Amino acid sequence: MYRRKKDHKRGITYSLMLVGDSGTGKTTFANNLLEMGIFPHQYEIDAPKLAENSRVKVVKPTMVLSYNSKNGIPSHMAQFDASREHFEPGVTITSTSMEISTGQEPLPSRSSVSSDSSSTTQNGGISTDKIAFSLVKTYGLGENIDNTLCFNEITAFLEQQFDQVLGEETRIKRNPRFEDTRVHVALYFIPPTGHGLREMDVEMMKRLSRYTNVLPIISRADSFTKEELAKYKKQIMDDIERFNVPVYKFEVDPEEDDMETVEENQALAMLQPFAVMCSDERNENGQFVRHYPWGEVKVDDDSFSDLRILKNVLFGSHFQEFKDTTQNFLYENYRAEKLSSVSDWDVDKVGDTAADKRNSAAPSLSNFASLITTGQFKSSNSLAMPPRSDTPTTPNSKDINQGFDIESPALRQESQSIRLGNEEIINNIKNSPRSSAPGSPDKSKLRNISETVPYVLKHERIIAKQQKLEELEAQSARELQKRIHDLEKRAADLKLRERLLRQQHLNGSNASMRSRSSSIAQAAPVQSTLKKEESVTDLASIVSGRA
Ligand SMILES: Nc1nc2c(ncn2[C@@H]2O[C@H](COP(=O)(O)OP(=O)(O)OP(=O)(O)O)[C@@H](O)[C@H]2O)c(=O)[nH]1
Repeated sequence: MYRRKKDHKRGITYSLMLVGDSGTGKTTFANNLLEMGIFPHQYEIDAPKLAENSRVKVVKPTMVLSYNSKNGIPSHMAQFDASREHFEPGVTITSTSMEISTGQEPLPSRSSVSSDSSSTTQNGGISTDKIAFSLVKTYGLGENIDNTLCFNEITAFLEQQFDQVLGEETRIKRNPRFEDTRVHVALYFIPPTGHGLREMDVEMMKRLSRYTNVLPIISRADSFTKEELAKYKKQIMDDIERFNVPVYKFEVDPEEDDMETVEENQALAMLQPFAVMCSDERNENGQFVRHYPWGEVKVDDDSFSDLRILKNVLFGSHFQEFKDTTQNFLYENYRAEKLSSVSDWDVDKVGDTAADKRNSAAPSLSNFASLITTGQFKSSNSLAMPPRSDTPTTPNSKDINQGFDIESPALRQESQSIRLGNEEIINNIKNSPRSSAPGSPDKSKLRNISETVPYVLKHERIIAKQQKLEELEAQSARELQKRIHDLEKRAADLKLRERLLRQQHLNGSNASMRSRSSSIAQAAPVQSTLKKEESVTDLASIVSGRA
């Protein structure tokens, strides 16, 4: 009850990420989505702000969560500076936390059973929902010559959010204030080139898809005619198929889904990728519009833009679906992979000495490995524990059947192997000769797991950070070296020029001396022909001039 109350107080957590090239309209989209001026435009920081939205309350203002740049300044904060123009801007990831009250329009959740549904209350017949919404935005993607830096930074950020949940899940004592910051949906903004996907788009979407539901979005849809847009959409979907980009697809299961859902998903699948048109301008009715020399277009008009439909998908029809896919599919996959990689790495390293270290109570990588080996794990899935449960227990087939759809024989087999694996490890732990008192060894081993996994994750994170720092350091050292080399070259050039000038000057003065002496020598007989009176007059004039 206490937890449900807390959940309600905090609201349903939901996180959306906007990824795409600079200038593809992410800021304008965010402002239209929330119907307020949530972000200023990068090059128009001083532009007048849009009106506030009474339903949206900013809880935490925009913060830089992560960045990687060669000039040491997050691209989000860097003003245009011509002297630094040659530096690659890298990438910046920011997050803005807000609370959205959906008021009289309760979120239609497709999933009937949801732990988050506690956030919906009946308030005098009116249902109110509170969404703890995080809007994550990337800056600088596509502005670099080499965008690998950006890909790595963005995926590392997403991975870190998964790691935090994994670390928290394996703890015996949970942090009641823990915030789940996993990104549920990433909107990838494709520039309106009309030429299908670029290599960068394919690569970025593929990487994002490992951690979140990716929806490709065609930005600035007003750049196309109706036919051009239809063609471009088809091109993009063809490319997605051809390059196997695992974006979110509105698939239907005729046996499971009701008619309404099937029709809805089919219509949405036909519409994909959504093409949006956005604007910061409003008309006298408060609607967002784009003004053209030939007229005005409402951005919510379905005949020109999929913005309204996309809003409904994000905050309505597929809201719970995105959260469920993130938790049950993407995160579960990641968890199994991560835990098995931790065990593999350690088993290889520890080898035969693992047995000696099993008795140690101190949390360490070896403890974790020994626990794995005690259970003689074959499948990495055997480690899967029921999510969000304080005391892990052996799941019986009934529990598993409740959590998964095991209609397909492959899934049934998989769940069977998970169950057997779990039972095996628990039995091994129970029957272990080291068990002095019944019950206690399980606890200590579970504690070992719970303490070791966060430790391993933290350890890996530190190593990754260290690597990143070393890379940055090496990069700046290389740049410094290059600048020193350039400066030395310039100094040498200047010295050479100076020497040349001096030489020239010296040659010039020698030549003039020579010419002067020769001219003096030539002039001497002439002078000697001067009359005595004239020279006297000259001398007299000089003397009078001085006086
Ligand atoms: N024609 C047209 N222009 C748009 C649309 N949406 C945004 N723009 C314009 O495109 C420009 C860039 O939009 P932003 O929203 O700042 O783009 P961004 O992706 O946030 O850019 P960064 O902040 O640099 O990452 C602005 O001048 C917008 O007015 C659209 O749907 N159609």
